[in-house]
Amino acid sequence: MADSAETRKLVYLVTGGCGFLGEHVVRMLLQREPRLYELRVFDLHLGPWLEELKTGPVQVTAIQGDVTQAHEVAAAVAGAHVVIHTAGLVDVFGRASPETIYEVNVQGTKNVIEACVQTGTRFLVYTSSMEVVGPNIKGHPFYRGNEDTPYEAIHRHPYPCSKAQAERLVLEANGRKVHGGLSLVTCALRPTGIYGEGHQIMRDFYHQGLRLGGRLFRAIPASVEHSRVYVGNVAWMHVLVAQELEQRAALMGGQVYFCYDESPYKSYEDFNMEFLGPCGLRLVDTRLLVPYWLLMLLATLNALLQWLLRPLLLYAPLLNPYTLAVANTTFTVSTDKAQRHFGYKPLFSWEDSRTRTIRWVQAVEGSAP
Ligand SMILES: NC(=O)C1=CN([C@@H]2O[C@H](COP(=O)(O)OP(=O)(O)OC[C@H]3O[C@@H](n4cnc5c(N)ncnc54)[C@H](O)[C@@H]3O)[C@@H](O)[C@H]2O)C=CC1
Ligand SMILES: CC(C)[C@@H](O)CC[C@@H](C)[C@H]1CC[C@H]2[C@@H]3[C@H](O)CC4=CC(=O)CC[C@]4(C)[C@H]3CC[C@]12C
Repeated sequence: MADSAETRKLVYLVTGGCGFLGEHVVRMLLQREPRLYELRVFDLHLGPWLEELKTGPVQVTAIQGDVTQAHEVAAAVAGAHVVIHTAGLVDVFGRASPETIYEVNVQGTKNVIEACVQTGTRFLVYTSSMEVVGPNIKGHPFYRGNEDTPYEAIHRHPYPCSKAQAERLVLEANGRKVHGGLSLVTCALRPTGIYGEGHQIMRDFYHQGLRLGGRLFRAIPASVEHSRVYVGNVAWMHVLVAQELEQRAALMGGQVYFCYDESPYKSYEDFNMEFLGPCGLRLVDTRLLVPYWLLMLLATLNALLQWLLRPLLLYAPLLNPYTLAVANTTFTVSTDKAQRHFGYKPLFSWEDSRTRTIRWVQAVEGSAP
């Protein structure tokens, strides 16, 4: 579409716009939403890279704010046509308290919904998570499941519980009258494990491997498969949903969609090696030496250490009882609901996603942990 002033009339707000996914959503909007007049980037921690975005035709407004503060959210939402709500506390490592996780992920989402209702913003896209579904506390596998697959979604950990509560709030808000008398249209996207440029956990694995002499130790059998999705395709799905939500409100309103692409089903560790292997690391199979019961013991000791050290320092290793359980439970998605409902097709092929991620990890090498 031609870039002309009269086409540029929409105001978007991206909460968490400086996060791993949020930054990709911000950049994708600037590249793929020709109607954009103003892009508001709302985050607790603003990134310096935002400055470089202010030279283009779109007004980029950086807003340092906290989603737990209703008045800050309302001020940021007022006048926006679309809100893409990615802000959240993604913590499965015990860094934040359950109360804080709830405050950000649930109360923060309530604040976004109420701000839309009070100010008259009609379209809300929420970044939910596969974790809303599973793996559940019983360790049941979710094998090539879709949005309609029956599954006992029971959780205890604060993170999946908070994401499930927030998603439910967003879906229940669909159809509420907003200021001005029109209806709120909401939907929730459920990414599986996101990877790509900026993924902190991938960076942590890479630095761990460098510290261990170029080796990473396999903890999980290769047979335990996970779905993973490239961050660029997750960002693209967010943008496409936001663009289609008005025209297809009756079909898409109140719906959930898994985020998916052509990334192969592999164990979490084997998938990471698609990027870490070409960067010089190798995965050593130590499961004969370290049986699963010993891994459980180590994970439990990590949790105990974290609790004992908390008054002195934050000890938050990758291995804890929850991460081990999730890593050790198959969770794969096979669906085309997003394509059927709003014509989604991945923007990045598996080969392109892999190449981009490898290049990023190689660039990380120069950045000390
Ligand atoms: N990383 C993953 O594999 C997956 C992530 N998700 C969801 O995607 C969303 C984004 O996740 P990531 O980009 O991975 O995490 P991230 O931690 O990189 O980004 C989250 C952003 O939210 C901001 N934020 C946190 N608390 C805030 C508050 N109180 N007020 C305002 N901003 C706040 C952070 O500063 C950060 O920039 C989250 O909602 C997460 O639950 C869903 C599935 C998978
Ligand atoms: C130490 C080993 C057992 C190692 O294999 C642990 C890997 C572990 C850190 C990851 C395995 C599965 C990941 C989670 C999964 O991708 C689902 C997620 C969805 C989200 O919404 C946020 C991230 C995460 C919880 C993700 C976190 C890292 C893992 C637990």
